[in-house]
Amino acid sequence: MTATEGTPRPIHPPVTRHHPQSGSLQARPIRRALVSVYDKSGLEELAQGLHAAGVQLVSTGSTAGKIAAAGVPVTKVEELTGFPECLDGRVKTLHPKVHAGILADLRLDDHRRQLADLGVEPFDLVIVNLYPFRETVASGATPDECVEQIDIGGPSMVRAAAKNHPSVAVVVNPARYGEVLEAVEVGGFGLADRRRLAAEAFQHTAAYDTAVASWFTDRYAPEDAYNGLPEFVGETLERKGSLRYGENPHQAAALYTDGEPGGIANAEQLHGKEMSFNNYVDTEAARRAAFDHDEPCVAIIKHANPCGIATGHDIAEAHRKAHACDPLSAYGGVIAVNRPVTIELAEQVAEIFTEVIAAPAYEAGAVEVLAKKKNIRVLKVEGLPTRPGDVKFLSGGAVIQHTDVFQAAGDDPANWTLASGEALSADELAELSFAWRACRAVKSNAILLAKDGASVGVGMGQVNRVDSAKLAVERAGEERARGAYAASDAFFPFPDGLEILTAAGVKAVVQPGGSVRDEQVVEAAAKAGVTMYFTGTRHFFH
Ligand SMILES: NC(=O)c1ncn([C@@H]2O[C@H](COP(=O)(O)O)[C@@H](O)[C@H]2O)c1NC=O
Repeated sequence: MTATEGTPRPIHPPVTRHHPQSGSLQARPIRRALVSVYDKSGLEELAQGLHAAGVQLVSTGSTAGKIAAAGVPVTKVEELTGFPECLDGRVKTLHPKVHAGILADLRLDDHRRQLADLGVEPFDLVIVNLYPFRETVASGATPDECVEQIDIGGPSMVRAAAKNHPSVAVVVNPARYGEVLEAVEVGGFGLADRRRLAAEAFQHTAAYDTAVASWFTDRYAPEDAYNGLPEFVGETLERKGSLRYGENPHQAAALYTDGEPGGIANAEQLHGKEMSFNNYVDTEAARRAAFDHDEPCVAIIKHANPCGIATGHDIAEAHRKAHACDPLSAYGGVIAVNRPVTIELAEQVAEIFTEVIAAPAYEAGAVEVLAKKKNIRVLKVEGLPTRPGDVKFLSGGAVIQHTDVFQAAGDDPANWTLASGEALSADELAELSFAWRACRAVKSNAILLAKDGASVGVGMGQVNRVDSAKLAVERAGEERARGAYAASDAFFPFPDGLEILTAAGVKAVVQPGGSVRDEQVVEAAAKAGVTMYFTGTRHFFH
């Protein structure tokens, strides 16, 4: 098994790529550093390294305590300001002696003169990381506790240092400490590096403030929401890795994460080639399709549309049934399953050329079986998406809607209306219900024929419902279409689409109803002796 072979390639550039003597412009020696960090990992080694390189350290409360405990001389901020840290840490570094030392543009004689007059020494390096606001919210803390974790002094220092990057280097990420220690050895960071560090710092404070603003909007301005859609939507995405290319080879592409755990973007790749842009998009569609069902379910996707969805007593049976829907199209498909992958399923999948398999877990040995195929990408996807809304970007803005989820009112067969024919038995109704849920995974206009808890014919993405119906029937073939359970994602505007299905001999049809010509459609179903239910709910999917 090649555990990390396919993980996206990180593309954060190191900041110290040039030796100051060998081309780095305007390196600034680091003589004095201000260190104030919540996350104290790597702090002792950093402080020791800076001290060894002759850098004076100034620091806040417990950061200073930890540095001193490591045997490194450190000046407490309070000694510098002559003002005690107070109000439970709400005021520590918010003082002109700190901020003038960070903000003085040392390229300017006048700024240097003013510092001298004021008796303020400049800082060359600012190392800060912020109170864990997002983590505190996620822990279920009380509103007061969350508010207390909004860092004020930290972002002020970070933004000040980033603004003043011609004079100051700013570091917000403990992963950069190694580069800091390299830089002090070679005469400091060059201007290009300080600019890059400043960009990283502003990204850090922007993401932080976005999290705070979103939390405040949701919690304290709900009356400004329209049907639960907030007045302000902020999201920051961080590039997680490069992709070979986008939807087509001439399109550059990269993978981004919102920093929250779970979901496809944060899936762990256990084996296989690098994921492509299209692999990610198809895996997202496959995950959505497979997790629409409570029973063990497998969805096989090509170009975001299903070429097979099925449930089974176990996941291997579900896969056999899903694959049988359209074996030709399943070649090179993307598979998602809603249960742990068993050895039996792994052996079946390894027989078929498959681009991706995504599952919440893998039984012992299953990944090794799949890994016999060099190219299959094996993803472990944990956590279901918690996003309450779908965003579609438009030129100049976006449209945002509540995520389409199954409704008790229209998606539970107990609440359907019998529009024509004989009422179905409980087992038959379960078959029709499977068709209805599976149809939601098909791009509109969608018609899906199912039998025995498996799709047998799918008509997807057509610009009229008649063609979708024809496609579903044709793909099912005469024998499988006869007696099948049919679902339509939206109403039949005319009887013609329905008549394609009844002519093929389907046993029952489920559709939302609501067309002005419902009467004609019902009449056509009744004439053909076909049972038809109305759900009252539509599931377009574009
Ligand atoms: N209020 C201030 O003046 C202030 N100055 C720095 N901080 C934060 O205090 C933390 C470090 O404090 P300590 O060294 O006491 O652990 C850092 O996360 C820093 O971002 C502050 N805290 C909150 O705003």
